[in-house]
Amino acid sequence: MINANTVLKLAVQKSGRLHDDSMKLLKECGIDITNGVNKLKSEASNFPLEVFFLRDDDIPQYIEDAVADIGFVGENVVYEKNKNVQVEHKLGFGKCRLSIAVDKNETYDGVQYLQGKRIATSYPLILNDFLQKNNVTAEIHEISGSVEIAPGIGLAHAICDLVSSGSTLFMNGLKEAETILQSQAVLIRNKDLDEAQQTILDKLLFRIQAVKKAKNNKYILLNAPEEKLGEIIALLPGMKSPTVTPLAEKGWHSVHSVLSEDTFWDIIEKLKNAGAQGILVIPIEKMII
Ligand SMILES: Nc1ncnc2c1ncn2[C@@H]1O[C@H](COP(=O)(O)OP(=O)(O)OP(=O)(O)O)[C@@H](O)[C@H]1O
Ligand SMILES: O=P(O)(O)OC[C@H]1O[C@H](OP(=O)(O)OP(=O)(O)O)[C@H](O)[C@@H]1O
Ligand SMILES: [Mg+2]
Repeated sequence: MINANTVLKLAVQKSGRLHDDSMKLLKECGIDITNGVNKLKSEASNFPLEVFFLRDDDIPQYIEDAVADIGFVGENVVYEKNKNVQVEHKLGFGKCRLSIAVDKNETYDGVQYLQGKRIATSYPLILNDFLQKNNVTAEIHEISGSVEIAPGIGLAHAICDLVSSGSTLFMNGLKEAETILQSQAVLIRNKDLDEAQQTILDKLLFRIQAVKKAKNNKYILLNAPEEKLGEIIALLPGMKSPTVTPLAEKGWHSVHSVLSEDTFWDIIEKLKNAGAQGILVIPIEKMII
């Protein structure tokens, strides 16, 4: 039972890389938030959730202090801020990596290259950890943004920053040398939620999981000739087993099943080779197991 007065407070990025995907996820979970321009706080109309719009760097501290109960933020920020919060769930968006990069003309032959060098970064804590683990002593120069220009203006020999497509590195004449963290957006939580807050969080996590699962799966329908039915069914995983119904045309069946994104093309190819026809692929909106 949710205490009628309890509202869970969620912190999301106000604007930037994670904002749109965070709001989209809430929408896919059936939660309506009116996010007015420049509004710093908003309440869901159909779920006990209040949303705070904040700078992403501040989110872990807000959660530790219980100003907000949960937050959507990048793992890179969680580990760098090192606050007393718990990572509850990976959200599957905001995927990037934290990497060390050097001038593209340098010969990088391993971490020892960094010995005695100056490295510019907005991630001094994670970088320091990495250097210590690798017995490298280097000077960490902390800057808050535009890190990629540091080597070009003579501020540092190397940088440690977020990379996704690699185009920012490329445009600045740099190359990736080491990846030190793989990151994506995660749901973090305060460690001491009360029972009513925990109940709301469980409801939200249930919905997030259903949305994520649906994204990773596709519903397929196909026609199978009678003599190939066994072979085709054997190729399909499905949530239980495939649904098989006879078609109006004798000797043919319609087969319905669910395929996961990872094995999708492989299985489709095998189904086609096994004699499946008229294969339709349909996105799934929610998947509850
Ligand atoms: N190129 C990228 N591709 C995918 N995800 C990224 C990329 N760059 C950053 N991210 C993720 O998105 C988060 C937010 O990035 P953004 O650049 O919007 O941060 P910011 O400029 O620090 O924003 P804020 O104004 O909230 O402090 C990062 O902490 C990281 O987890
Ligand atoms: O490998 P890429 O796809 O080029 O992405 C990497 C860039 O993306 C992020 O910055 P963002 O574009 O979010 O701007 P910001 O530095 O102003 O936060 C990050 O800080 C890198 O600079
Ligand atoms: Mg920030």
